[in-house]
Formats: sequence, structure tokens, C-alpha cells
Amino acid sequence: MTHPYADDSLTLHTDLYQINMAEAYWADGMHERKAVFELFFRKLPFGNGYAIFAGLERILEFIREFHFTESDLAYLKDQGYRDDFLDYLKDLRFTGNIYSMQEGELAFPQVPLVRVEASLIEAQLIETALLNIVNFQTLIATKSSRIKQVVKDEIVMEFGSRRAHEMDAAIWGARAAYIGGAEATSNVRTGKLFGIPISGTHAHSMVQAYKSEYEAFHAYAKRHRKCVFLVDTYDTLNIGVPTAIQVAKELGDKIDFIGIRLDSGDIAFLSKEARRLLDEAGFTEAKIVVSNDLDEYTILNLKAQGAKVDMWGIGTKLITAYDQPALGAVYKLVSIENEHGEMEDTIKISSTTEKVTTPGEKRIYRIIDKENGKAEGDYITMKDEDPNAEERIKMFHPVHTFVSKFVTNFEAIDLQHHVVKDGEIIYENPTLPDMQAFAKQNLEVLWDEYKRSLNPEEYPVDLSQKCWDNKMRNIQEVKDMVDAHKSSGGRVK
Ligand SMILES: Nc1ncnc2c1ncn2[C@@H]1O[C@H](COP(=O)(O)OP(=O)(O)OP(=O)(O)O)[C@@H](O)[C@H]1O
Ligand SMILES: O=P(O)(O)OC[C@H]1O[C@H](OP(=O)(O)OP(=O)(O)O)[C@H](O)[C@@H]1O
Ligand SMILES: O=C(O)c1cccnc1
Repeated sequence: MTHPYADDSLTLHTDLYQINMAEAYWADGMHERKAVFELFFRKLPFGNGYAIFAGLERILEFIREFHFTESDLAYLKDQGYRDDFLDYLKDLRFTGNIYSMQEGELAFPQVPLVRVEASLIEAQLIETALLNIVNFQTLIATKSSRIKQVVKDEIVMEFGSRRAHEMDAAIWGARAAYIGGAEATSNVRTGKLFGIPISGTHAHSMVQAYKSEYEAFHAYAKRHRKCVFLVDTYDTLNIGVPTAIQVAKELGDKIDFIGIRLDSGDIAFLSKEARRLLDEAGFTEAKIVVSNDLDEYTILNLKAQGAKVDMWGIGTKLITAYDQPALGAVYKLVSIENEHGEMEDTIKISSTTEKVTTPGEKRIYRIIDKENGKAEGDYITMKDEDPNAEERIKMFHPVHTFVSKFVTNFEAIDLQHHVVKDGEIIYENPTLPDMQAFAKQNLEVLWDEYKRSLNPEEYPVDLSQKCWDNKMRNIQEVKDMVDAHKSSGGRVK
């Protein structure tokens, strides 16, 4: 199918209800009221102890391009939207402010990753895209980091393009996997777009096409100096590895014999035997690459079995976040301008305690113990609080309030950066290697108990006293409103 709209934009990459709400705000003259939304998730994925934030670069790209094109407006007209509203949309651009964590930052439940302060209509219309971007990219960066925690010093290569949920997911997922700790991707376009190292071996089809491993390895080596030969097409130990060794010996210095790849069978047994054969032949530096439905669980198990692996090629289970396909991040209104031009808190009540939002304009700090450089927890305050001006802070568990602690001798690091100012992008994206290094450096401030892959400790995300009191006041106000409503016989004025 050819693309029917030359000017197609991502602005309609939204849920219908956003446009319907936008129309109502506009018709009622509420659309320009200032609103504050926070984007956060409630539960860490994969049972992990932390998440790695990713997605900012694409958010900024989306914001820069945000406008309704001719064909977007024509389509909306076909859907029945009225001309006066469409005329308004024609000139609409994002003119608000966005504060965000940097990509590679550690993220925890309830901590806003992104804060949008904009006119109600603008903030509402970007919700779906922001969630779509952050939910996916943060999930994959986290899965990658989790895998890297298990792999440790060996190399992780992202091999998932063929199994990703279509093309966008392949490239943005490979990028997120890189931020989380994967050293390279097999996706060439990702390398071109983002400056990430690309790497690859060859497939069984090449051996099948040349009919023998000997012919295939020679053919590959004729055009490629760096060689990793895939040795499991017919019989790994009897034909594959010995043929790789033979070709490497025949070609000597003409190639860099990087090593071999195993893609089936018992990886623990085969890698140990292949290591022995390579070492006996004098190729002690040759690497063993493995692939085949790997994830952190299999890798951990293979390591426990003493598998001799130098590089892990990981596809399906990384790029699709196989064991948890969604992060569940949400975008919630926490404050809105009233008819008198004052900002007012808003709250969403739920019978599930974790789902009750924390109202008001807030700030997010990571509390670092000055003595040991480790994180004590994240600290959510009201916007006019400055924890760095305090000698001692009291941190409250947001749900189990009996859990609280006093912290002294700390530094409070503001996690949100001003990235869009009055519609203008003021943030320069770091390079991808810098983002990866940033993620690694962030993990160093976490105690090991939050980093283990099985049953990690829960990292503290606490509220300031003021934030807690404000939340309670808002809950009480809603309760009073519900009681008044009930006692009026359920009538709405
Ligand atoms: N020693 C091992 N211990 C635990 N899991 C292993 C071990 N060796 C391989 N695995 C994993 O077991 C699974 C084996 O899958 P499967 O049986 O489909 O592979 P295969 O039949 O050897 O290869 P393929 O079907 O791809 O040709 C893979 O996920 C692989 O990573
Ligand atoms: O297993 P993954 O983690 O997804 O890694 C990518 C897989 O892609 C290739 O296989 P291919 O597409 O040839 O399919 P295969 O599973 O039959 O080998 C490669 O040989 C890996 O096995
Ligand atoms: O380069 C490889 O070996 C590779 C790339 C993608 C998928 N499977 C293997």
C-alpha cells in the first residue's frame, strides 16, 4: 500500500478521547488554563528492583513536530469535527514546558519521569504519544539492564529486529537496549540513526547456500576481515568447530578470527567442548558467541553450569520484553488553574491505595548519602520545598506511613531537567554512549540489594511531610464532597 498522505504527521498518533476532551475544553474556553500532568509507573517490570528511563529523545522530536497537517485536519473533518474547532487546531503548537529525567536515569514506582506544564489542551493532546514512547523504551532499557546485570563483564548483542513488534519498535527498542547496557545491535539502521555499534555474524542460510561450512566460511572470509563462524548447521563438535579451526588456520593473518557462534543444542556442554577444541588448536583468544532464545534466567543458569561464553546474542526475549510486555506508565493531572487564575490541586481517588494520585505541583529528588555516595531513596516534595536547605529530612513511605526515617548529611539531586521551555527545546541530547555510561554510573549509587534479579529489596520512594499532609488534605476534601453529595440525596446541582 502506498502512503496516501504526503504530509502525514504523528499528531494524530493519539487516542480519540484526547481530541474529544480537547474540543470540550476549547468550546468551554478552558483550553488555555495551565495544567500540570505527571507521567509515572506504579510497579516495576520483571520483578526488577529498578527501571532505566528511556524515551526523551523521541518525545522531544514529537514535541518539535507537533502540529495538525492539512490531511490531519481533513481527516478530522470527515469524522465530523466542526470547522471552528479545526481552524483553532490548525495553528496549535506545543508552547508549554516539559521537565524530564535524562535517559539512562534510574526510575522507581510513583516517581514522575516526565512533568508537563502547559495549557490544558496541549498537555492533554500529547498524552498518548508520551506514554507510548516512554512505556516501550523504558521497558526495553530496563530489560536490557537486567540482562546486563546477569551477564556482567561479557558482551551483550541485541539481535531482535526480526521479532520486534514492527519496524519502529526494532530501532527504538535496540536504542533503548543499548542505553540499558547492550554493547551492540545487529540492526544497521539503528547504528546509522543513533551512532550505536553494530555487529553480526552470519546465518545458517549461508552455510546451506554454499552447501558446506568449509565453503561458506571461506566465502565469508574472502570479503570480511573479522570472522565469527556459525558452527551448528550440521554437527557442532564433529564438523562445525573443526571446520572453523581449519579455515582459521588456513587463512592465518589474512583474517581476524574472532571466534564461533552456537545457536542450538545444549549451550553449556557445547560451549565447554568448543572452548576445549579452540584452546587445543591454539585459538585461546577466540570468542564463543551464543544465541537461541536467551534471557536473563537462561543466562544465569548457563553460567551456573559453567558455560564458556564470551558474547551473548539476545533477540526475541529482549526486544519484546517477553515476560512482561507492558510497563503500565500513566499520565495524571495533578494541578490545574481555576477560573481565578490560581493553581489548584487535583486528585484521583481509588480503592487501591497505590492508585490514589499524589496531588499538587511537586519536585523529585534523589537523596544521596554524602558519606558513602549511595542513594537513600527518592524524595517527592511540594514545589516550594528545598531539601538541600534542610539539615535533616523525614521521609515517609507513601502507603505504609508507619515506615519513615530521618536522613542527615545528604545531597538532594533534582531528577527532572527543564527540556522544553515555552515550546522551545532547550535540551541537547547526549550521545548514546554517554547515555549508556550515565545509566551505568547511576547503578553505582544503588546498593546491591536493589540490583539483584531475584526478589530485590524495595527501593524507598518517600514523600515529604508537606507533600504527605497535602495529599491527606486533598483526600479529606474529596471525602467531604462525597459525604455532602450523599447527604443531599445524590442530587447533582
Ligand atoms: N544447558 C542449558 N541449560 C539450560 N537451557 C539451555 C541450555 N542449553 C540451551 N538452553 C536453552 O534451551 C532452549 C532450547 O531450545 P530449543 O530446544 O528450541 O533449541 P534447539 O532445539 O537446541 O535449537 P533450535 O530449535 O533453535 O534449532 C533455548 O532457550 C536455549 O537457550
Ligand atoms: O533466539 P533469539 O534470542 O530471538 O535471537 C535471535 C535468533 O535469530 C536467529 O535465528 P533465526 O531467525 O534463524 O531462527 P531460529 O530460532 O530458527 O534459529 C538467530 O540465530 C537467533 O537464534
Ligand atoms: O549476527 C547474527 O549472528 C544475528 C543477527 C540477528 C539475529 N540472529 C543472529
